[in-house]
Amino acid sequence: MKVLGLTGGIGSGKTTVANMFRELGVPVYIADDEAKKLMNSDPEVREQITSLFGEAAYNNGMLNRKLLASRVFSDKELLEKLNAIVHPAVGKHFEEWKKIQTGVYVIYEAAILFEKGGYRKCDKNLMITAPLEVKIARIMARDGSTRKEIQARMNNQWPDEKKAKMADFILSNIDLAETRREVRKIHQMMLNGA
Ligand SMILES: CC(C)(COP(=O)(O)OP(=O)(O)OC[C@H]1O[C@@H](n2cnc3c(N)ncnc32)[C@H](O)[C@@H]1O)[C@@H](O)C(=O)NCCC(=O)NCCS
Ligand SMILES: Nc1ncnc2c1ncn2[C@@H]1O[C@H](COP(=O)(O)OP(=O)(O)OP(=O)(O)O)[C@@H](O)[C@H]1O
Repeated sequence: MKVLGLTGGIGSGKTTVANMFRELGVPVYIADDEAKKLMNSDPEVREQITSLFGEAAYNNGMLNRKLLASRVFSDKELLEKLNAIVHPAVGKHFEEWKKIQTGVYVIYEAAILFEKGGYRKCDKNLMITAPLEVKIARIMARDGSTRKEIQARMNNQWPDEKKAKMADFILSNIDLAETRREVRKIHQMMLNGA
């Protein structure tokens, strides 16, 4: 079964696009979400996170996302340590998930697909783009993050120009109807063996 990697910077619209593929019947794996589930449920992962961040990493048994975000996105070394705990667990979990899917291809959605080499495991890669100010405005409206918090995450991601060189498909997500049309085209190409 083929894998279409789906990526894009914060606020580009990865999840929105992933959901359009899902509506077309494509199985979708959202790495951000699965990572957080594993950080809550996998005892080994929990133990490593607690030893890295202390007991405050969990609040009433649930991952303290705010605390971790405030620490890691301003400290590259700490982020790398967290990545090194979470990414292998997600990679393993994805392989197991893929085994039980049916269809021509599945989608693996991840924010740092190129940065962390995950794209090598994908047959094709799709990058979602949007203008910088549009991305910032979307995230501020979605979850009340500040410009500074969003910028801190962006600083840990490659610029679009660098990622664009490595992508098989690039989708500019501005107008939703247009995005949906592009999704259909890419879906058809994947079904035709792209
Ligand atoms: C620090 C955490 C707990 C904050 O959780 P929160 O719910 O606020 O954010 P969420 O995980 O949904 O990510 C939202 C966006 O932040 C950016 N982001 C998240 N992780 C990273 C990272 N490791 N490097 C760069 N940007 C990142 C992406 O644009 C992502 O789409 C979480 O982001 C995390 O554990 N990140 C490290 C592990 C990781 O890489 N997870 C993502 C995929 S495997
Ligand atoms: N074309 C669009 N027009 C208007 N709003 C959009 C468009 N695409 C996405 N959005 C909105 O922008 C916000 C961010 O989109 P989405 O969550 O899909 O991005 P993301 O790339 O997955 O974000 P993150 O990097 O934080 O995981 C959401 O509230 C979504 O509804």
